[in-house]
Amino acid sequence: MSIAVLGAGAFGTALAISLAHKGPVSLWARDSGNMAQARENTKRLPGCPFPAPLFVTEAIAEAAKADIILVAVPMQKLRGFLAQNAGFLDGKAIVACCKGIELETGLGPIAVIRETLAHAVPAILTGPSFGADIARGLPTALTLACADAEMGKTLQTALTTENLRLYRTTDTIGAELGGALKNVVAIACGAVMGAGLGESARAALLTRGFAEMQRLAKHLKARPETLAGLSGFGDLVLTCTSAQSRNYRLGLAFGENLPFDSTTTVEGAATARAVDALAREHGLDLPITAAVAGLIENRLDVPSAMKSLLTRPLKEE
Ligand SMILES: NC(=O)C1=CN([C@@H]2O[C@H](COP(=O)(O)OP(=O)(O)OC[C@H]3O[C@@H](n4cnc5c(N)ncnc54)[C@H](OP(=O)(O)O)[C@@H]3O)[C@@H](O)[C@H]2O)C=CC1
Ligand SMILES: O=C(CO)COP(=O)(O)O
Repeated sequence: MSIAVLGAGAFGTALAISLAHKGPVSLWARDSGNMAQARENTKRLPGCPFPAPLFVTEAIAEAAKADIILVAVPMQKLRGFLAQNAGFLDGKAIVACCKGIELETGLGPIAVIRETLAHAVPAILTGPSFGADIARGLPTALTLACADAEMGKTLQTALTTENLRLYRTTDTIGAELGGALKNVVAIACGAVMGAGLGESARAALLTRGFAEMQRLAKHLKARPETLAGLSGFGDLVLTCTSAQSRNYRLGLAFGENLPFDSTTTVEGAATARAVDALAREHGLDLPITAAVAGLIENRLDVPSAMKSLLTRPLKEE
């Protein structure tokens, strides 16, 4: 089956590189710069050469002829991108590669695909993996979630590569919640580390953050085992412990009181605000998410956010 990746950021480029080691792949960019000549994405993923079967294009009509379409644009851009290109994309298998919750609607990627492309088969690819690791051929394992079980199997086979091992599930809600929420917890973990509060505090936040993820997921009818898998716990551990993560680095900057480049893709920032609103709407207690939303909206600084967490009433674990 032919494959195209739409969106040539770090993740889209890395996926295209890995997939191109087993067959032809189109990589669409709205501005491909010198990628086709340099055979490298010098802006987003420097030092990772393109295999010969990777074809760079700015013609979305061409790329969208593929059977399987991976969409790797940031979450808050997904709806606009799909709506603008619905004529090319509707009816296809659309695999969202983004992690987040839409700020305006509180929806995840699967619902956004359903709302914009009525006849598409939506899926999501998510889990612990830095683009640079995938592109360098290092071993990674991700979750492929698709409510259509047969299509899920087809996608799992088509998108597994030598260094990208895919597990599949039909629980799309669990998969997208895990990927979205781990970024919020990673901001919190970065903040405590940046503020010098120590690794014990980070372990506590990671664990209580996981409890929040499970609480929201249960409320939204996700399966617990999905949250415990690669797309939830797996990605939480990676993102909360590595300075390769942009979400974690934003947290570090909060903790150190340093500026952060606002053009960097940090999905947890909008997602914290979206999930905080969702929690209030559903009457759920998600204190770490609320604290991160407070940091993002400049209502709290790290010491006051920590105080808000540590002075909560004592309760059973
Ligand atoms: N980087 C990583 O290691 C991983 C990232 N992800 C997820 O992948 C998603 C994308 O992240 P990532 O690739 O890292 O982000 P980057 O910041 O590296 O790149 C974002 C890409 O999206 C493109 N883009 C932005 N807005 C639009 C739009 N409206 N229409 C078309 N293209 C657009 C940008 O184009 P332009 O260059 O022209 O601005 C750029 O190529 C995120 O949800 C992230 O959480 C998941 C796993 C790993
Ligand atoms: O999702 C990722 C790792 O699985 C990438 O994390 P960041 O978006 O925080 O860089």
